Amino acid sequence: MHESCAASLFGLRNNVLTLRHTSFPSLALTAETVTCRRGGRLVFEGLSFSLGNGEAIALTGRNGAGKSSLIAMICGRLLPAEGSLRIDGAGDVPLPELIHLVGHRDGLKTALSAGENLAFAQGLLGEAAASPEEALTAVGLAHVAALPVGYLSAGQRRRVALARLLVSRRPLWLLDEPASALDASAQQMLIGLMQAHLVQGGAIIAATHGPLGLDGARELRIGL
Ligand SMILES: Nc1ncnc2c1ncn2[C@@H]1O[C@H](COP(=O)(O)OP(=O)(O)OP(=O)(O)O)[C@@H](O)[C@H]1O
Repeated sequence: MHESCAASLFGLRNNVLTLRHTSFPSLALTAETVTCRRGGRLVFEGLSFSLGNGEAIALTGRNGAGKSSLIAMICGRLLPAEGSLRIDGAGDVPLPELIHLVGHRDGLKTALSAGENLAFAQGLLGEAAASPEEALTAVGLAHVAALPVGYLSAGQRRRVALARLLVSRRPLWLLDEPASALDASAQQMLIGLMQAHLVQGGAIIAATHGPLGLDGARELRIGL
């Protein structure tokens, strides 16, 4: 764990995730007149925004508007055709260590159990926060912790993917349609996790086709 991060922060009370203590270092993401082209085709242009600690953006736009592409740009997996994206305030912490990405694909190993997937993620990502057991309890999956993920339903797998946000501490959450396959109670759970992250001083960009349900989230609509 780098010095500016507080130590681990989660506890469970009545199976609800609670904060022990917190705070992320100051962080500012700035996009300036970003243009996205894919396969030679213009997807969006002139996009500017900023995001700081405790802030959330709901990224909206029609299918193909470029939401996932923007998330890939923030991750450094795709370069803007024009303009710039930068993160300030993170000192010498490399970009991948600032970001949690929950993409369209759950990225889980189907032969491993939910608990093993989370333990693997925690070992890989570092910055340990909640234990795999705590994280699975927080997303309502303690009862299937030992089952191979391949046996879980789509919504349960999505919950495991979201539980990965809790086992390792990263200030910027990039969530691509995080509520897909979630039932109503899991959507409320997701809102609670996002709110807790913002209270800690984290930041969130979530691509969504529906309401994010987060008080204070700004909408950023992209596309041509
Ligand atoms: N590897 C690629 N090569 C060429 N074009 C691509 C590639 N990946 C995506 N695109 C195109 O880029 C555009 C933006 O795609 P993107 O997935 O970012 O949209 P989106 O807003 O996330 O869409 P959705 O709401 O359907 O998830 C689409 O027209 C898509 O076909």
